[in-house]
Amino acid sequence: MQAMAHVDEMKKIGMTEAWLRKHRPVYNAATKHPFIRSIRDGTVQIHSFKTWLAQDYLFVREFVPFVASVLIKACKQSHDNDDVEVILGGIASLKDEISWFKREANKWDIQLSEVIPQTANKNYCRLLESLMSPEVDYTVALTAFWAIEVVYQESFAHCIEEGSKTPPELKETCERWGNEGFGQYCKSLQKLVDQRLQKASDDELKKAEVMLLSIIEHEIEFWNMSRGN
Ligand SMILES: Cc1ncc(CN)c(N)n1
Repeated sequence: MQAMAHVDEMKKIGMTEAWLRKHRPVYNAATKHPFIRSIRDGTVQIHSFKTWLAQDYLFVREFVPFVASVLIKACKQSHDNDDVEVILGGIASLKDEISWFKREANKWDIQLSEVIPQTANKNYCRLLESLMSPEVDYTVALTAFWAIEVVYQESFAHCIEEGSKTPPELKETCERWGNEGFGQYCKSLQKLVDQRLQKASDDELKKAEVMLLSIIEHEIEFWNMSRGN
């Protein structure tokens, strides 16, 4: 009876939401990481913020080919046009994101050409690279893509919620990922993932859940790097 209730609940809320509930402690460790909390309560060290900014620029450059590889998988494996359009929208906004990083780096006197990727960043980019392989299933790659975006969305939305004391000079950064539009985009991605997961085999489901956890761990390591942990 209890198992039935569990299956019914999964159908109602979708697999991704069920996973987020199941893995809430580790998910919160990413979205409410001490680095994020320090932005939100206004105690962030500016050198930590600058480290994050510089490293994230390098990450986003590697993220572009990864998202392109998800798009290729969608074109080949999805019979649903929604998938291609949502992913294409993500790629289009990355162009603006890269220009924003360059402007922001300028503002903080960061020479982007001199930034060296740190270990956590290299490890994360290595994971992205491995996900680009045609051997990796579309459902697993799409789950990773959604997870990467939603951790940023929730983290930065937390910094602009009522009562936050985010320093004014960091508000624009938080709004970039914490805004309503980015939230809607993450919801669209989540819907695509749930649709794929509904038709997935047990093996694919397991791989996608493991991938979600792996992304969350890499995001935690990425924030740790910004704090110099
Ligand atoms: C590490 C990381 N994760 C996610 C995002 C959001 N695209 C990002 N820019 N950087």
